Amino acid sequence: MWDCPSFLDLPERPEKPRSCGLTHVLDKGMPIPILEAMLAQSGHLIDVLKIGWGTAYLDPAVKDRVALCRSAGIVPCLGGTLLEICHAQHRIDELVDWATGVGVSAIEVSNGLQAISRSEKTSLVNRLSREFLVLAETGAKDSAAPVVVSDWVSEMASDLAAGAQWAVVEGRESGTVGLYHPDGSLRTDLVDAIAARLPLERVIFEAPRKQQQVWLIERFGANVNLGNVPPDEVMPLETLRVGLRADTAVTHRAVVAR
Ligand SMILES: O=C(O)[C@H](CS(=O)(=O)O)OP(=O)(O)O
Repeated sequence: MWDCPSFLDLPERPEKPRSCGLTHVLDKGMPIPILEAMLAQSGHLIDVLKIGWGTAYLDPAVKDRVALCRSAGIVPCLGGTLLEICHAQHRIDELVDWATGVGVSAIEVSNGLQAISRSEKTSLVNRLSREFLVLAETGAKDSAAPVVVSDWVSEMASDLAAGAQWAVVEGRESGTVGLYHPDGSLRTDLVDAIAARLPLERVIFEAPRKQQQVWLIERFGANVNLGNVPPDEVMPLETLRVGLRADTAVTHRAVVAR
């Protein structure tokens, strides 16, 4: 166990397992030795590891990937696209059996491809949350899809009511859709509406880019839940959360501006 120094005055971060301040990582199928090394160094900073898209389905090492996460106290989660394809092909029962067999404990229920109705999504969340932790994502993967703030917030609220543990705000790996304008800047009206209507400890904002992480940390503090964090950005993100990087050092009063 890492014995972190404690002589600096920094914002408090809860220990894992924690109910806020989550770091959710997007794993695109990194080689197992790299995952092992990454978890040895920064596993204590990671709460959820999403095995992105359908990579889990193709990965001969998926059981090892899942087992490594579990032994590091990290929730291994299947990507939402896999769930959406299983739904389209009427293979949800098969997905459940297979996910249980490989030891996955969480499934993302998303509608990025926009082929699932609201009522079908609610039923999926309801059903899957009896056996898995469900991360229910709102938002389309198509940047041309309109973002209607009131619809987003009500979909997120109904996903939580249907049994989702967390409501995930779509930002993709790119950080250019859903929560973000095509230039990567935030849709602040959406953020404001989410903050006004939903419990923030149950919301994960996908924030793959540094500037997006900074914006959300400055708006909500060190313990905002952030998702789709690239694996090699876990430690840098933690420095942003606690003000050990120039971008947030003044906000967190790690240095007092003159
Ligand atoms: O929805 C997501 O955030 C991810 C990554 S991306 O949107 O496809 O870039 O997809 P998922 O299928 O949930 O892994």
